[in-house]
Amino acid sequence: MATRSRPVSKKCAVIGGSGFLGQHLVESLLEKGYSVNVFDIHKGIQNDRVCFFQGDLCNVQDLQLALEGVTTVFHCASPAPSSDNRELFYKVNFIGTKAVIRACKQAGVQKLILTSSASVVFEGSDVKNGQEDLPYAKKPIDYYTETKILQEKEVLSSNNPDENFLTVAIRPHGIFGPRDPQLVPVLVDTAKRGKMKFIIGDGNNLVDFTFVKNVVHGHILAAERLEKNSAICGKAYHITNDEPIPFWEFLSRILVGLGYDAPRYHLPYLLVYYLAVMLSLVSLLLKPFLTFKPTFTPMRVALAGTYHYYSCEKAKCDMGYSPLVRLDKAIEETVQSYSHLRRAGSTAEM
Ligand SMILES: NC(=O)C1=CN([C@@H]2O[C@H](COP(=O)(O)OP(=O)(O)OC[C@H]3O[C@@H](n4cnc5c(N)ncnc54)[C@H](OP(=O)(O)O)[C@@H]3O)[C@@H](O)[C@H]2O)C=CC1
Ligand SMILES: CC(C)CCC[C@@H](C)[C@H]1CC[C@H]2C3=C(CC[C@]12C)[C@@]1(C)CCC(=O)C[C@@H]1CC3
Repeated sequence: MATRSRPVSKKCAVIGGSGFLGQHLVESLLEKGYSVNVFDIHKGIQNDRVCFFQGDLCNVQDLQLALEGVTTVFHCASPAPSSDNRELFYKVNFIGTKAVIRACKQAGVQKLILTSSASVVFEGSDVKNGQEDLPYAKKPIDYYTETKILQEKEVLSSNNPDENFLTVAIRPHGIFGPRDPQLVPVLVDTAKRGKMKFIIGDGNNLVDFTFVKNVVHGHILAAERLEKNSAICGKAYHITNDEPIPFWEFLSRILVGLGYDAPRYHLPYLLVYYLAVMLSLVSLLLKPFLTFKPTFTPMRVALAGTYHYYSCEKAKCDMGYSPLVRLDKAIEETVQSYSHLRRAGSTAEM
């Protein structure tokens, strides 16, 4: 195996390593000299420097091979947040995470770093500079968030220094960057269908969008700082770009950068929200007969029309976190990476 010559303490596994964040994390770990096992349900990563293990994380046996000799596990697998499959979220995010913990303990893994989400405290109303001590959402906005809460609780409560098993949860928000399959592609698709004309609410609501390389940096710092008696054991940390930006300004900068028009006309938030709720009920009722996926789901409307930005002071203080890439540069790099989605006939503009 390609990994034999590297020191054992530098061997880690990335569960979900074929995904957007996972791939960036794997690349960064390799750059830092770690040897990396990737575990995922599909082989989306082409990198001959990693050992790839295909399997379902709900299955402890599938996981065992990938965790052999590994000291640090990053768990960043999840069904796509846009799915409406409640059973799948429950099975993968909750039951599957318990399987991951069991497999880690069986394999003698010492550190487990979970990718959680800042949305675990978001209920659809404003969160301004939210800190980690905010209570978990009592009414999470969707099944995805509901199961991210269950998952985070499970991982944090399994932290047990006496058994030499240390855990930490990273809560990013609105991850974006090259190769993201949802934010930019959904935006461009919506713009192409002529639906990106409206701003929901007054357009002043500040939101965190976090560049993927900063999210990766937060994960690796957490792994390196996770030691017996360190302050971060069993805790959750917001990792953001630390530059909240009006939601619609961020979207507009991406759209304009790719040659599309920025949304201009304002619609009242509550009107759009209740329309989205009705539309999702209609799509649910019609499910046996026809499938249609509304662009404006209640979850997206809530995310687009409220303030939700989070303080990352705790990560700065406990792990020395500071974003590596500022927002302007991150947007520029992202726009450049999506040249294939640029509007036909438009020239590059930032
Ligand atoms: N993107 C964002 O804005 C944010 C994401 N997060 C969290 O970050 C993490 C990574 O997200 P992101 O990279 O965007 O997501 P991706 O969907 O790109 O990556 C997740 C990966 O996990 C895989 N996976 C899903 N189910 C299983 C399973 N049962 N067993 C093994 N692998 C599985 C997926 O495969 P497949 O594609 O085939 O399903 C995919 O390759 C997730 O935990 C997410 O909740 C948190 C905050 C914000
Ligand atoms: C059609 C438009 C109203 C919105 C298009 C953009 C959206 C696709 C994205 C804007 C904010 C994003 C976001 C997430 C997914 C993609 C967006 C809704 C998450 C739900 C991904 C998973 C999380 O943990 C939280 C994210 C919050 C922001």
